Amino acid sequence: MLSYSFEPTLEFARKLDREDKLWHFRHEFYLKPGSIYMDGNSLGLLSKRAEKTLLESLDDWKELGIDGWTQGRHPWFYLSERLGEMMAPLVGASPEEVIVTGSTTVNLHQLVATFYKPEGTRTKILADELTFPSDIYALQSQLRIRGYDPDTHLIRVKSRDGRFLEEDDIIAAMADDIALIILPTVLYRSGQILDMKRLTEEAHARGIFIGFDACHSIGAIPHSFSEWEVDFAFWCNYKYLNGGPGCVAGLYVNRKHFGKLPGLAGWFGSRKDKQFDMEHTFTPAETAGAYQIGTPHVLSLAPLIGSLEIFAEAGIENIRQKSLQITQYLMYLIEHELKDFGFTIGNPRDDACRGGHVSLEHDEAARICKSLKENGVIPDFRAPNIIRLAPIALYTSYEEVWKVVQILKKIMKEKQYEKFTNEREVVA
Ligand SMILES: Cc1ncc(COP(=O)(O)O)c(C=O)c1O
Ligand SMILES: Nc1c(O)cccc1C(=O)C[C@H](N)C(=O)O
Repeated sequence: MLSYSFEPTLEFARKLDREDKLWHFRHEFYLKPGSIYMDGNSLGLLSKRAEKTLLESLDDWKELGIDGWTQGRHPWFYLSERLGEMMAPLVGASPEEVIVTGSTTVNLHQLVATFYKPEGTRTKILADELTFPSDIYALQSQLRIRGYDPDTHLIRVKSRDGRFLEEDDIIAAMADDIALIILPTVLYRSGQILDMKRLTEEAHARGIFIGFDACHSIGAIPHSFSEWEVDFAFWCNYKYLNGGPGCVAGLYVNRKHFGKLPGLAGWFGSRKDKQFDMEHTFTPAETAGAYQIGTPHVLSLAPLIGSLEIFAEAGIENIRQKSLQITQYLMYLIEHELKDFGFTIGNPRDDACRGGHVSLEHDEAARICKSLKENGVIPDFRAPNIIRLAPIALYTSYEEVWKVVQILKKIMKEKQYEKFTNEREVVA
């Protein structure tokens, strides 16, 4: 447990920047002058290294055509595996357990198609009522495909307060009729971290497979998926991992499941040496690579090469440490400067239970976000009342956090938000 001691002055913010071990990484990113980016938990910023590896892949296409698959600087045929290897330390897995493929939602479909094996009275899927909607849509459709009614077969653990989930409630819902559990690692609104180790142990004690949506934890917090024996996980690479909009996603399958036939098979799931035999008998890879489907979007993989180099150099433990400190600093300033303006901090306060963003609640949240944007601060809004603010360890400075709170204070004091409607934008 870290202990923090802050002061509210600009000078103190600058002191924290001088002490920041990750400071030099900030210069690797394209930061817009006059703007403070607090939305890296939704879409991370472009780094120069990510741009470089993307341009190299484009150039390989220009120069090599089809031979880019094997002779490019980052041979495309092995790129999903190579990136899986680079990403494995971020999820606490061995290189063969991770593959970079598909999209978050497609990977969830693949993993449910693979791991959901309804048998006898064990036919239901357990999720929660706070999870990201795409996951719920995917689970509902998977149930329908198997002939089950999602209204009766998708069980959603309730939240007691609309913000958090209680692990005890989730465990209590692990009944004999549950065949599969899908939960978030970090909740997308409140930033709560679920105790993945405990939930995995409890699921396994009842003979249930468990998988996690790690979209809001990958690149922000360390994981130990292999050690905890999590059965599978999936995530996007465009948030904290800065892979770019719609970047190819990730999945992890514990090695004890290697050999399990993919529910959704395709030729990129083949053993590499067999793939071009073009046989109609599928020979799956003996790794997580088996859960690929078709040709990867190479130009959406390429930025990750540069981006993951940065993560390897910075170290996920250092990233987590700064993330905890800078979000704690943000909460401190909010409490110090904004106490008269009706804000509530809606994320857990304990370091062990909170992810990489601060969830600030206010009745006027939608229009406060619009006002922040007008003042050069980029947050995001999640209905009905959340302003998500994510200072990112690799590129946000303490001085920027200080400025954000000063800007917020001015907006509230002058009621600048009143000129906007309190409704979300098309993309909030
Ligand atoms: C927790 C979570 N799950 C799933 C998704 C959906 O991901 P995608 O649109 O990449 O399939 C997102 C983000 O959009 C998310 O935050
Ligand atoms: N995937 C997104 C998109 O295609 C457009 C805008 C935002 C997103 C997001 O990732 C939102 C994000 N998953 C969230 O936590 O709300």
